[in-house]
Amino acid sequence: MTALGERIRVHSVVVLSDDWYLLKKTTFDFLRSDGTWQRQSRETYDRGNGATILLYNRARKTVILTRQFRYPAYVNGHEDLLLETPAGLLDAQSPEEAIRKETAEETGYIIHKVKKVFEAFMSPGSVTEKLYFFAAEYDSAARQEQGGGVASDGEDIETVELTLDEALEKIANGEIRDGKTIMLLQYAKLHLFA
Ligand SMILES: Nc1nc2c(ncn2[C@@H]2O[C@H](COP(=O)(O)OP(=O)(O)O[C@H]3O[C@H](CO)[C@@H](O)[C@H](O)[C@@H]3O)[C@@H](O)[C@H]2O)c(=O)[nH]1
Ligand SMILES: [Mg+2]
Repeated sequence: MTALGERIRVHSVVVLSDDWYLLKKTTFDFLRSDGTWQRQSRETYDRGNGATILLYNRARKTVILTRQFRYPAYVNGHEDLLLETPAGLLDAQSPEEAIRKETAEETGYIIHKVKKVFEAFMSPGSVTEKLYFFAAEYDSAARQEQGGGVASDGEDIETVELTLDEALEKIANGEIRDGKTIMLLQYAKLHLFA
């Protein structure tokens, strides 16, 4: 089988928008599985990579989520704040460094030992981002900062503690509609609280 890189010949790259993040349109020829070359154009939205984490307490069977306003979800019909696992973009940090910093910023919990559980492309047809998923145990003594996010960046983040069963019920009834959060809660049900 031909290496994938040999099946792609980039023809042109046009930057459509370079404001907060980067939107490009790339035209390329792709070698189809039947041996013919086909010209295609694809837009890619590049906001870098990100990390997210499930904070869980095994003894109490609880998890920590955040609640915040997400304009893209609101404009697509979600008329409520979004319940999510803490998450952030990596910027120049490693995934582990980034998730510790985001967790402190968003929830106030200071965590040290994190376990990487998987990596995933969350919207591979259009968004380049790869998300790194972690889990870490917390207890109430780990909440050493206020959390809430960076107000000057527009963040206004509430921290919510739920039992795993309450969180799973919110997936079923539609109150939790964020992909990364659903993935981590199901991971917890399968592997952390089994
Ligand atoms: N001015 C401006 N600010 C923006 C824009 N888009 C995002 N921001 C701000 O940029 C910051 C990004 O915050 P992070 O905590 O680093 O990222 P995140 O938005 O929580 O992203 C996480 O969740 C996403 C949604 O699930 C994930 O896609 C991503 O990987 C990451 O895990 C936030 O303050 C947000 O308000 C924009 O277009 N303009
Ligand atoms: Mg965030």
